[in-house]
Amino acid sequence: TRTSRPQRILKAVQRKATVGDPQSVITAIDHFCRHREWAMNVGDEKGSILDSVVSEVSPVTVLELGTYCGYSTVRIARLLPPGACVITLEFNPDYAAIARQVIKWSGLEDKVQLVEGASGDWIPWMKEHFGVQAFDLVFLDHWKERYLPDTKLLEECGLIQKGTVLLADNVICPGTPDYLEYVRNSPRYNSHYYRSHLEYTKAEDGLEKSVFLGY
Ligand SMILES: O=C(NCCCCCn1ccc2cnccc21)c1cc(-c2ccc(F)cc2)cc(O)c1O
Ligand SMILES: [Mg+2]
Repeated sequence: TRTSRPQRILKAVQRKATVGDPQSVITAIDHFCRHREWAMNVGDEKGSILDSVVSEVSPVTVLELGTYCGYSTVRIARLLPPGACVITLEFNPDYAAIARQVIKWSGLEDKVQLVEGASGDWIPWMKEHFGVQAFDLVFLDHWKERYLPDTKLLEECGLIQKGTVLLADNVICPGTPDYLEYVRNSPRYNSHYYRSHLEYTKAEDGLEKSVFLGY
């Protein structure tokens, strides 16, 4: 049977990128998705905003919800100092299998822990399983209707503390209206919208950065 789109993305990385060179992996995926087949990576334009937020926060522990092929995982991990790591959660086992290989090709596997499963099931176990106290940065890029319930769950589990930064992809397209309303109206968050475009297109999309102010 035909290969999957993630398999074709991995092939493009293996053909065009240099092992151990994260930037070449990012460039290879962006080139493939811009000139061959669109795919739902955060992309180069929003990816630059992601880079600036990661650099500004310089997080020790990052949670990424939604790995897909590992494109944003590589973008984040390449900017982390020694000892810092990103825990990335992927629901789809086929996507996870591809992402592991993309992350390995980039040479960043020591900074990444990829887990498979649903956010609602995993979040209550994160403290116990990973020995994490609280996340410095959370990148939301999974099912759009899970952004709000999972943010509330992260709060309830004490995984969000004063200063934790939430960065949400796709707040315009496909859109996360209930999440936006919550973080923009809650007295416990300071929110900012970074206007951009849906990856590899001219359609509007953007990232919402929300800093938790504490209880
Ligand atoms: O749907 C998107 N992403 C989510 C994919 C599924 C995540 C599943 N998943 C992963 C971890 C996890 C944990 N728990 C539960 C579920 C979990 C997405 C879509 C578009 C898009 C598509 C078509 C279009 F016309 C315009 C835009 C663009 C994006 O950038 C996106 O990110
Ligand atoms: Mg996205």
